[in-house]
Amino acid sequence: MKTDRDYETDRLTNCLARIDSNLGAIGARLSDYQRDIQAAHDHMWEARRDMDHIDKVGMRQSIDQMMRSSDVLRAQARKLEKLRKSPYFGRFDFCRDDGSDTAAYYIGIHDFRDEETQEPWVFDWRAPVSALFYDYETGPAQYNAPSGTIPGEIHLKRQFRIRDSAMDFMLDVSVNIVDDLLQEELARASDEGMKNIVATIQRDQNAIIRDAEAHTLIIQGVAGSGKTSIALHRIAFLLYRYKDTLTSSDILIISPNRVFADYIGNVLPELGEETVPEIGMEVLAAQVLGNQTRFQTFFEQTALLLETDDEAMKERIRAKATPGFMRQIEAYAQHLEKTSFQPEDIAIRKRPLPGFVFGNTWERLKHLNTAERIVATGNSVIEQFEAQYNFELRKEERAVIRKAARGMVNRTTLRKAYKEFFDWIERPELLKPTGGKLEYADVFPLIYLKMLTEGIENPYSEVKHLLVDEMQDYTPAQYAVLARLFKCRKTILGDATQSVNPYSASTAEGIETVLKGAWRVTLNKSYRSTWQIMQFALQIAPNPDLVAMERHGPEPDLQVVATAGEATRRIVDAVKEFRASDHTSLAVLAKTQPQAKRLHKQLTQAGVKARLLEEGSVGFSTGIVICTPHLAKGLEFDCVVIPDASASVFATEMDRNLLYVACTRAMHRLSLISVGAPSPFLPAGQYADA
Ligand SMILES: Nc1ncnc2c1ncn2[C@@H]1O[C@H](COP(=O)(O)OP(=O)(O)OP(=O)(O)O)[C@@H](O)[C@H]1O
Repeated sequence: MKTDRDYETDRLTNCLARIDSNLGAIGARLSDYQRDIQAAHDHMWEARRDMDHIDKVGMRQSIDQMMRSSDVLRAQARKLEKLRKSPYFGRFDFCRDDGSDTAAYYIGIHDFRDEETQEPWVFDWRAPVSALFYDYETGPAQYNAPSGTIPGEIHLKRQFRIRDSAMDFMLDVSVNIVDDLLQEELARASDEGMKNIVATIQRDQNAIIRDAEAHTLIIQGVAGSGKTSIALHRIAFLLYRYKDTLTSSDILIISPNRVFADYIGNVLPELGEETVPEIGMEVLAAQVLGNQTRFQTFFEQTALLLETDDEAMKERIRAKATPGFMRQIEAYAQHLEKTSFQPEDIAIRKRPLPGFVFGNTWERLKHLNTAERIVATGNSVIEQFEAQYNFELRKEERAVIRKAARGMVNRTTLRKAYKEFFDWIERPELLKPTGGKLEYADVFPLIYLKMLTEGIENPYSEVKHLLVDEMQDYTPAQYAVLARLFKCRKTILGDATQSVNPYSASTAEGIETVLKGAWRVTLNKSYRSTWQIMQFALQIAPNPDLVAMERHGPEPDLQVVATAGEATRRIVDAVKEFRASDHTSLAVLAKTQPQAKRLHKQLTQAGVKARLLEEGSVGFSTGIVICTPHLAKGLEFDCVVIPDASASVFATEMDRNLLYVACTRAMHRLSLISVGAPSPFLPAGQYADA
């Protein structure tokens, strides 16, 4: 008798055969197109003297059309090649309440419908019906189809792992088994970049991925809760749902650095979508300011905070990160607006042109940026004057009016206005006089002031969906600027406890006050780290709501040593242990960049080949890396070593956050070394003394 396994093996074989046959048909059509395109080119060349312009245009259009069709076919072939390796990962049998027969739905990364028979072999995981797979176990279930809600019952739910066209295993699903699969996924060693999670998306995650209602969605999620993964799957979902109006180039990701951008760059192509454009806040600021203003970067600001315990600097950053500060900028902009124009009476051809005509016109054209507004005011006053006296002005008379309008504008430079703002609020000490280079904390308030007073050319008006990761690191002023630049839909995600600069950190609630009408969701389950690592990290930054994944591994170990030399030897031991394991990535996370640099030198001398990540580094890689928690934010590694977790290194609240971020980068193994007494933030315990 045929077992379920036999049935599924046969189906897989048949499905692969159909994919091959469809690939063959596409190949044949592509060859036909190629031949026809070549023939058309040859014909155009041979008959070039006999063809008139219209013939040539017609011929070129037909060649272009064939090339476009070939591109579509090639994209289809790429999808099928991908499906060939692993056509589906799940199945459910659903019987609709309307009495139709039970149908088996197989879920994979893409749809696959046989060209010849039109039989649907695989449903895309983003199709409306596929939501059933993620949202229900067996029993009553319903999904939202374009035609309305479809109720019914799921009779069977099955998971597969198909690799290289062969079935590794299949499992009929009960709640626990889903967990088993998830456990297996999470226990794997890290990959070259972030991986897709389509086969094991959890219910609460699915709700966020498939949400198409929220204009602005804020995801507050604990470390390792899958925020970044979900945000990328959400993009893939939106690209599928709105395929006629949304393409990957309509989306923009604001990410913390190039290494992170590269790390997440895999996911969308793995899901069969194009990579999405990505920029950092600094690039965005430079573009909006027209590359004319030099400023400190966020990384430099954080580094300086760590290296110099400068109270005045902290106060400057803190004051500019409040919603109140933004209100002050808005009030100041209004004040500037009121005094921006001094109307005067003039006369043209002995006829009076009163100042209020200029004043009212200037007021009416508020929506334009300053340069446009000056020109438009002059032009409009000319029109009004001509209409009133019913004659046309001469060229030089028009020039007089334009010049007068220009002269009535109270001009000041943006930088000067920004400087005077601090006098106006009677806090001149909040602006540090630096030789032309602005502090990072001033960059977005300055842009905001520019937007409110001069207006800007918006380079991002075409973006249709904005994704902001690591939301906790951006201030209300940054959100105010983003809100004005991006009127489109937004997905904003982060974790308030992972701020690398507590003096300018934002919470989801704080962001909501700037991005009005946003929806907020919270994710409390953490997937990345083992239970033991998470419990350890929770003692550094307690969070009673965090639910750790029940995946067990070795306890984090903290070794207390007496000298820096001994610490280096322990790191070398950890590296040896890593090399002997089947883990693929290890990060040594020093608190500051100079410490990381020194360590890199010491480890190189000790024969350890490691990559040092710095502010401008590009490209994520596995193997051994040395960097800071700031740069490691958002990334994950099989093993993490914290080379000096002593009280002298991790002492302040800012350090506590960094230590938490560092520990929560570890998936399987966490080792800490302390030169002297361990940081008070670490769990008290029996530590191995040197
Ligand atoms: N449903 C899931 N199935 C399999 N793996 C998952 C799932 N959800 C999350 N993960 C894994 O958990 C890890 C953490 O995910 P991700 O980096 O997206 O979390 P995050 O919330 O952005 O983390 P952090 O804020 O700490 O940087 C990744 O390895 C991801 O693949």
